[in-house]
Amino acid sequence: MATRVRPSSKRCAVIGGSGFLGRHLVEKLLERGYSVSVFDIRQSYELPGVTFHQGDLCDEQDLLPALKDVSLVFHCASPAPASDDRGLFERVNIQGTRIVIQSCLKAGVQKLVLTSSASVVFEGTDIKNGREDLPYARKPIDYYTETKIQQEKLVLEACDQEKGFLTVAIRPHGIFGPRDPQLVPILVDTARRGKMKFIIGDGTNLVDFTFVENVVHGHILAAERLRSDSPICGKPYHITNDEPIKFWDFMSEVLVGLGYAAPRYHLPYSLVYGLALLLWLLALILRPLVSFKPTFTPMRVALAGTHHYYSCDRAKQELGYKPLVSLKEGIARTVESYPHLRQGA
Ligand SMILES: NC(=O)C1=CN([C@@H]2O[C@H](COP(=O)(O)OP(=O)(O)OC[C@H]3O[C@@H](n4cnc5c(N)ncnc54)[C@H](OP(=O)(O)O)[C@@H]3O)[C@@H](O)[C@H]2O)C=CC1
Ligand SMILES: CC(C)=CCC[C@@H](C)[C@H]1CC[C@H]2C3=C(CC[C@]12C)[C@@]1(C)CCC(=O)C[C@@H]1CC3
Repeated sequence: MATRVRPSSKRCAVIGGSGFLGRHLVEKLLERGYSVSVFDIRQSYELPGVTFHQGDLCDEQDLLPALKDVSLVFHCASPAPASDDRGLFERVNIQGTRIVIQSCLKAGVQKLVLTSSASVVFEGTDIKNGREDLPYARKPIDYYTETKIQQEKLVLEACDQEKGFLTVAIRPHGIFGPRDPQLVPILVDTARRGKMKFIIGDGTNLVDFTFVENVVHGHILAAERLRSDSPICGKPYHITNDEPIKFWDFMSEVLVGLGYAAPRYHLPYSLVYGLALLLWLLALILRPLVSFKPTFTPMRVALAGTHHYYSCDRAKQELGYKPLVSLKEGIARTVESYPHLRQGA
């Protein structure tokens, strides 16, 4: 009778490994002696020690070969939040995650670590030092977040210590760092279009921004602590820099670091939110005739004008988490990594 070879605990797969967070995770895993199988809809780099599998995670036949002989899977693939394709979020984040779980079970994977998001509890109003026991948002800020909630529930409910399939979810917030395709590029684009002159509200709202290497550290700690007798099974963990900062101070530090002026004129939050809502409605009504994407969406205004920072005490106590890179150093390294986005470049 053929005996099934137990997969090496140092062999893992990263679904979404070509993306911003995924690639940083892959690089750290290699440094720690793992061999990595990357599964993604696109291949964006090549590295020794990495086997690439290109495909759609919604297709089990595409996915299964990437999970062969793998004991640990990180799932950090998602369509970009800026997409307004509801069908795509539904298909990839909900149906696709079901396929990921099924495929892990078929392939004999023992551990699944999901990249969720702290925004699964955010409804556009203040959250100060939010803990993991806050209820899921009943009115999530956008459809992307709605599907991230369903995705997290699916993964955590699949945890079965008796069967030996262990799951955990990491909830990062405001990831930034070198190669981020969203935060810094959106910010610079807004500044170049002369729209970064205004501070929404009084500018004192505190927000978590998390350096990408700290997010990676949280994922690896969770993976390595995930055992059948551990209290972390089936639970979500906030991972932040543990240094909430005024949203507008963070934006200003990045802008000034890249040679742009910091925003300085204040606008009332409710006025900007109301205008954003109006614009959004207008864009919806006019969609069959003209298509335009407003910079100031209600979701972005809520993110820019409210408090939303989270406690990572649970991760500190149960995962042994401590941020490795301070916000100051993270911002400096990020600014340095974007010479092409400097003013005048
Ligand atoms: N960035 C942030 O601030 C935060 C991110 N997160 C979560 O972290 C995770 C990683 O985010 P981030 O690195 O920023 O995102 P990226 O878009 O950079 O990476 C996601 C990767 O997944 C790929 N992908 C998308 N759909 C599929 C599919 N059907 N099959 C296979 N691969 C697919 C993407 O390809 P393509 O680019 O071609 O679509 C991309 O390479 C996501 O789950 C996100 O929800 C949570 C909180 C904050
Ligand atoms: C903390 C967190 C969840 C960050 C996520 C990243 C993005 C949602 C932000 C990155 C750049 C931000 C930004 C704005 C909103 C939120 C972001 C897109 C504005 C559009 C808000 C209104 C402005 O005055 C301009 C801002 C540009 C940058």
